[in-house]
Parts: sequence; structure tokens; C-alpha cells
Amino acid sequence: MATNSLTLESVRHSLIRQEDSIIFSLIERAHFPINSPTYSQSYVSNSIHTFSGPLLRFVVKETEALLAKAGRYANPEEHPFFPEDLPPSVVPPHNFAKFLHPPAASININKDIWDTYINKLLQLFVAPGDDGNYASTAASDLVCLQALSRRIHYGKLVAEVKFRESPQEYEPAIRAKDRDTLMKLLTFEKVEEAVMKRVAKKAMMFGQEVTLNKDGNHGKYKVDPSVVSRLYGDWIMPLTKHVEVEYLLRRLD
Ligand SMILES: O=C(O)C(=O)C[C@]1(C(=O)O)C=C[C@@H](O)C=C1
Repeated sequence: MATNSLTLESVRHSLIRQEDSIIFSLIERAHFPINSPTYSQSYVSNSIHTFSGPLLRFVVKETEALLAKAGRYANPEEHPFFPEDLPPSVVPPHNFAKFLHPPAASININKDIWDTYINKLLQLFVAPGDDGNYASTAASDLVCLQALSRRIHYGKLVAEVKFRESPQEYEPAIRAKDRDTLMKLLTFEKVEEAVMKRVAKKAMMFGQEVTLNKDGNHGKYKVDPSVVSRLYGDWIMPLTKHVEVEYLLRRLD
């Protein structure tokens, strides 16, 4: 959809569609055990002399450099995890609709998303163990991180739509830099409850074992639906709202 015709309904529709990408990415990652060397400082530092840090960081940084050349970060909906030293795009520029207020470009909370994903989320939906598939694990993590980052930063568009629909409601709190009031104004508890129920239902549908026996494998899911609901309730929606507040605070700059 063209961004100049966005409405609260259409941005919510995009968030609903992005749930599919997030849940599928979690299912793919849960296929591997935790594989902790992927995240350890020492695993690659001894062998890749030009790089220090965990394998996941290596994979994400190198992939982002390639995608930057292909023009990915020219799209205001995409945010790199390692914005420093990215190479310029080599493809012809695309004229993306300028829907967001320009200071939006300064908001990138990928560092928080990275820390939350590695330190809090992973252990909730991935089994312990080590099967040695560290590169594939990092590739799956990259897909999860990109899907989460896109969804959470989509809060900028959601906030812009809300602001345009009722600027008079938001302006006093923006001028007063009143984060608590902004948070209250942009929160819809009923919508959040529906999101948590829907993602659990999707996790059941997308993550069920499909068998050809009549009895099937009922009640066994690739990712626990209640965990997916918790990821949304405790982290994904709060981080999205954090982006919405940060965006609104800059909306009158
Ligand atoms: O749908 C909205 O109004 C949003 O701002 C998105 C979202 C979410 O992250 O899903 C965040 C805040 C609202 O309380 C409800 C849902």
C-alpha cells in the first residue's frame, strides 16, 4: 500500500501480516538448539583475524554490508543493526514516499532489540544443546532479528497515523515532553489482548506437526504458543510502543 494513504486500520493490517513472518522465523530458529558458541566472544575471534566478536555479529554485519549495497537501508522501514561504516548503495535510488516526519531517521533501537533477543527471548523458545550448526543458527537469528526490528520500528508509522488522526490530542503532551501521557494516549488494551490471542493461535496453526494418521500429533507445537504470546506481551509490543513515544516526542521538531 502507498504510504500516503495509510490509516490506523491499514497499519494494523501490516502488523498482523508481520506476525506471520515473526512466528515463522521463530519456528525456523527453534529447529536448532541454543548453540551457544554462536554468541560467544571467543569462538571466531581465534580464527577470523580481521574480526573480533561473536559469530552472530560477524554474520549480521557482513550481511548488512551486502544488503546496504543492494539498497535495503534506503527504505525508511528498514534499520540496520550495525549502521556504522555501512557501504553506500550501488543501485539506482528509489523514491520512497516521505510519510514520516524527518527526525524519524534518528530513531534506531536495534541495540535494545539485539540485547533483548539474545539475553531474554532466545532461551524462552529454543531448547538447550549444541549440534554444531552455528552458521545456520546465526542465519536463522538474522531472519528473526530483521523481522522483529521491522515490526518494532513500524511503530513510527503507527505513531504518525495516530498523530495525523488527532494532533490536538497529542500536541500538549509532546510539547510537555510527557512520556507517560503519550504512552497512555497511544495504548489500546483491547487491541493488545487481541494481538496476544491471535499470535498464540497462529503459533498453534503454523507450528503443528502435520501427519497423515488420523490421530495426528495433537497438542505438540514447534514453538510453544503461550511463549509466543508472552514474547509479544512482554517485549514486542512494549518496544513498539517505546518507538511510538520516541517518534511522537520528535513530531513537532
Ligand atoms: O495498534 C496500535 O494502536 C498500536 O499502536 C500497535 C500496538 C502493538 O504493538 O501491537 C501497540 C500499542 C497499542 O496498545 C496496541 C497495539
